[in-house]
Amino acid sequence: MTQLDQLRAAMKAAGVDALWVSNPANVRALSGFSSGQDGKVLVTGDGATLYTDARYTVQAQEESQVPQVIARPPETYQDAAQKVKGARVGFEAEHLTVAGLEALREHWDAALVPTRGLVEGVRLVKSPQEVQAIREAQAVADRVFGEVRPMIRAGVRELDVALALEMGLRRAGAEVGFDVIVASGPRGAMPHGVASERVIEDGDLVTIDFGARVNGYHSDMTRTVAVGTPSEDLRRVYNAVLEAEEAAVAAVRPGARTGDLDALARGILERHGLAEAFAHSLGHGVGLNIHEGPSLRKGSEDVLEPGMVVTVEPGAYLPGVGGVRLEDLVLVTEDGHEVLSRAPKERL
Ligand SMILES: CSCC[C@H](N)C(=O)N1CCC[C@H]1C(=O)N[C@@H](C)C(=O)O
Repeated sequence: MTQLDQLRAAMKAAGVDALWVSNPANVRALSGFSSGQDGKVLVTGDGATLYTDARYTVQAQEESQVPQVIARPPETYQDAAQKVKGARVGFEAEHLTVAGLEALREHWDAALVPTRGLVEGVRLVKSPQEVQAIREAQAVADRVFGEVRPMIRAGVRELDVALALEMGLRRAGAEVGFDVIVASGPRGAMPHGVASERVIEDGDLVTIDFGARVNGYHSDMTRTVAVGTPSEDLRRVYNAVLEAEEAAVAAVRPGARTGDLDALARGILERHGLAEAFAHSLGHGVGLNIHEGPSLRKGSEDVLEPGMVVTVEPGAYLPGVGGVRLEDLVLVTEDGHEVLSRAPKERL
């Protein structure tokens, strides 16, 4: 079944005849058009159309796997109006702006129905081509991490580590997937501590979380590295997070409930007295977005299937002291999993 066929089955279950797709990643997923932020897709029972404007005429012809209409609003809505006359048309409640909804109401003789997660649902399981792009993104990130690792030492600014990672990714032909996190010393207590001007000191743990993007697909990996000899306390925290991370990765397999994986890691950290210090979910799916389904969060009932690509990234954050996070990118396979991130983890 193609993604469009799967989507039509989901549309039917949601009670809509057509879907107006405005989430940029969903536009890209359905059409292949890489400037999804400047496009929309209309999916009907027997077709799909990409709407974008004349800046993208050539690009849309080259990339789009569905027929294109080059127009700007209001012509966009007028063209689509003929295709949706009298239909129940879903729109993406989490992405269409209020102004966008008003424009659809003004131009269409159709019942507009809010929907959630229809295209996201068909994006959960990656095709072999999607897995390949993620694999390549992670391979670039692993290589660049290996090149940059020697410069992570006392006297170097976090920003310079981030810059070296970014340059390495760009030189390798990849994009920078998201703002590079380099959180050293006490800044390690910030899970999203993007690189600052702080100068790394002897005895610091330094958390580095970064990813590449290849053909629109992301990688995601975190390593916490030691500079000099961190305190006994920090090493204890590091080893607790390592134990939680390795146990959760080992439990990744088809049929596993993501809430159970989160509970497994959380339980280990709790036994080390770090339950309160684990301030976020265990992980998330990765693809055209850095954060997508399935969610490996507390209580989640999502179930892993072969072809899903997820992160496993427990952490412990101690305000005023520092923090640790270890993250691997993991492909769910028919009989278990494959860890895509290969950069070595330190043993402290
Ligand atoms: C800004 S992208 C951050 C990528 C990173 N690997 C990541 O996903 N992180 C860093 C710490 C927490 C985790 C995160 O943001 N998780 C989300 C899904 C959550 O809500 O827990």
